[in-house]
Amino acid sequence: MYLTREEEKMYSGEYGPAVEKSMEILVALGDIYGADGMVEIVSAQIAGVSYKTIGDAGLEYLEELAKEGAQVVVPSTLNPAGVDLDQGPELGFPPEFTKKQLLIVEAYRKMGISTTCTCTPYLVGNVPLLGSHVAWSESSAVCYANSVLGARTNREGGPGALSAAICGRTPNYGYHLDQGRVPNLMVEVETPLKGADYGALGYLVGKNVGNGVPYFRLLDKTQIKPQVNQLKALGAALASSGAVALYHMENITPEYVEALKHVNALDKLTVTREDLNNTREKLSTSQKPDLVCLGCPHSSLEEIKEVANELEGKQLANQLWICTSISIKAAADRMGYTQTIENAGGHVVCDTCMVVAPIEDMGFKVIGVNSAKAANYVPSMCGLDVVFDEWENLIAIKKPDQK
Ligand SMILES: C[C@@](O)(CCOP(=O)(O)O)CC(=O)O
Ligand code: SF4
Repeated sequence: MYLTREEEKMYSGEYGPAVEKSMEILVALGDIYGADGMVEIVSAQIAGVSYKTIGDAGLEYLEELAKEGAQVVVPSTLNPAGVDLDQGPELGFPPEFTKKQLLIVEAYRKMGISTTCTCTPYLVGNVPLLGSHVAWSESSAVCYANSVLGARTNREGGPGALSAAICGRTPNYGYHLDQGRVPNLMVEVETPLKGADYGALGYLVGKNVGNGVPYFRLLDKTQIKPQVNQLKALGAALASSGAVALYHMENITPEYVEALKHVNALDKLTVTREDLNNTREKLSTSQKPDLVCLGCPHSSLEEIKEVANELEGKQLANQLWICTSISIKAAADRMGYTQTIENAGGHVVCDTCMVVAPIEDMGFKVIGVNSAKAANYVPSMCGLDVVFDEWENLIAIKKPDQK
């Protein structure tokens, strides 16, 4: 692949071992995927943070890189870690795990990466503009960036995104190119969507389309326009059951007009109420959750507000975590939502989630989720059962005389 003179210098070690190593990774990726050269990026989002998923080998690699003086050159944010960085002991996170986790986050911090630890960076300031190139690795965030923001990123692995952040560029192929953004499946949805339907739809379509680009047409006349929360749930599920990095939605997402030019030639998938109900049923492996865990992807302030409103003056009979970023929690604290949720017996948990936290070692057995992505991953990544439903049905409220 073609490298500029500056990139050649990076590759040959003129800027030190961290840049050299990173450039080697980018060139290797570019060669594998047939990139013609590099493209400059405006931000990075780096996965591979939880000690649960990267282990000691990951920690050593990051500490070595930090010691070699690696520094990111574009605004970069981190994916969720395995613990709440501030409330670890109170929430019962295992101490040994927490110790290792803090070392991982510290290594990233030394490299200049914001330790915001969230999978919804687009809710807290990492918001690339239409047409801009980025290197993001959290699959749900990749789907959001490409589809809703119209930014351009491949589904980077953790090391690929980190290398891109250090070098300020990424190999130019796939979703960076116009031809990578053309739809290849028309999905006509005949039924109105609400709540957890968006996740169920994403799960169903992801299974069909694999690593393709679905184009959604919402046919029901009573359909309310999906907004940020619905689109993040849809994209997360699409990216977890398939390898989707981009979808278009008619009249909603920014590149649908361009995509529309291609739809007449496409295969069509029709989705009915029955299809969605069957998918919703299949995603549950149990009943009656002992921990309800919301916020996959991490909750917005609006989502926390809805739960707080429902819990006002009530007591929960099962445990509740609402996962979010430190930034959204700060706003929830100020608004009094956190206090209301805590008064009811629940927690607003930062920096982590039901998939990357070691919840299997924390005494929980059945996890209630309203996210199809979480329903898909909790059994495989935590070995626990899940109940997939609307959050209103998952939380149990104590009767006035109940202990
Ligand atoms: C499951 C996931 O959301 C979080 C765990 O990934 P990691 O530990 O950040 O590599 C990753 C993904 O879907 O890209
Ligand atoms: S599993 Fe869900 S909550 Fe956890 S990091 Fe991934 S998208 Fe976020």
